[in-house]
Amino acid sequence: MTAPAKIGIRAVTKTFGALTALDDVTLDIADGTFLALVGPSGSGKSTLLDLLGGLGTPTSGEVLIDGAPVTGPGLDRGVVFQQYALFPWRTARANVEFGLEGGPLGKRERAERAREYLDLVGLSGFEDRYPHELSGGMKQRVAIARSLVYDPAVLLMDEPFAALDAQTREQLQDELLRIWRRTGKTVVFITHGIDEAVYLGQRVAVLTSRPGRLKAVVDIDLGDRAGDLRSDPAFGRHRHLLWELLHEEVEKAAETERSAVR
Ligand SMILES: Nc1ncnc2c1ncn2[C@@H]1O[C@H](COP(=O)(O)OP(=O)(O)OP(=O)(O)O)[C@@H](O)[C@H]1O
Repeated sequence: MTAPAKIGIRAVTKTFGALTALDDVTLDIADGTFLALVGPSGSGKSTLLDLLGGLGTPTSGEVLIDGAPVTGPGLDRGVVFQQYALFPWRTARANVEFGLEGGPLGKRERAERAREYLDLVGLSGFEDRYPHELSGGMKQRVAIARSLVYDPAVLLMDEPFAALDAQTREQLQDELLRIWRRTGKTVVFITHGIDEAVYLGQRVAVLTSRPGRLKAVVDIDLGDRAGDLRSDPAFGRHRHLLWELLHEEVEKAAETERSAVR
């Protein structure tokens, strides 16, 4: 018998009143995969991530983790949003420790663990800073450390680097890849950036414009990923394929809007 997929999305439909946000989405995500999720605005990306996080329930179909239905949020899944959502009155270390409170670890062990994860995201020496004393990139590193500290098998990320400048974004992309390789977690990463999807994803899932259906899943094969990946011809080919898939959807969404005002 083969092991169940780490994440199983089975015929998932989600409606909000008369609006269908997701329509019959089925996708298996194998353990340890880095999956990037792209789609036009309003295609249901965040809705899907919420369902994976247990923050919402499908109208029909089901979401499985290790073959068991998701019934709510859990420590097996860490979530990182675009906005840092840090507690302003807590230091970086105390923000990271938050994820451990109520768990089995004592105070000293929690502090030690928090320090270890701040180190993992490159923030050694900044443990006692408050959020207002940190740059945007540093705040997002704290948010990532906070979601990793309780060692979830799955990391759900909703445009986590969208608010950052290009240089910081590229730096954090590399750090995330390093952490992913080191920890072997299953990552689902929403982005609007085709380059970001190709750079990070082993696979890229493309949603259609509303209602969100699964249009394609593109496997990204960039060889040994050495050197300046973004200027590699294989990078360009993947990028172009995704651009075409998305462009069709954006055009379709615009046409629907035009006919709605006619
Ligand atoms: N709680 C809600 N109540 C009503 N409608 C909702 C709710 N959440 C999402 N929607 C609608 O569902 C659709 C999908 O929204 P969602 O935020 O998942 O899309 P998205 O692909 O993440 O968009 P974006 O790229 O703009 O963030 C949208 O039309 C949105 O207005």
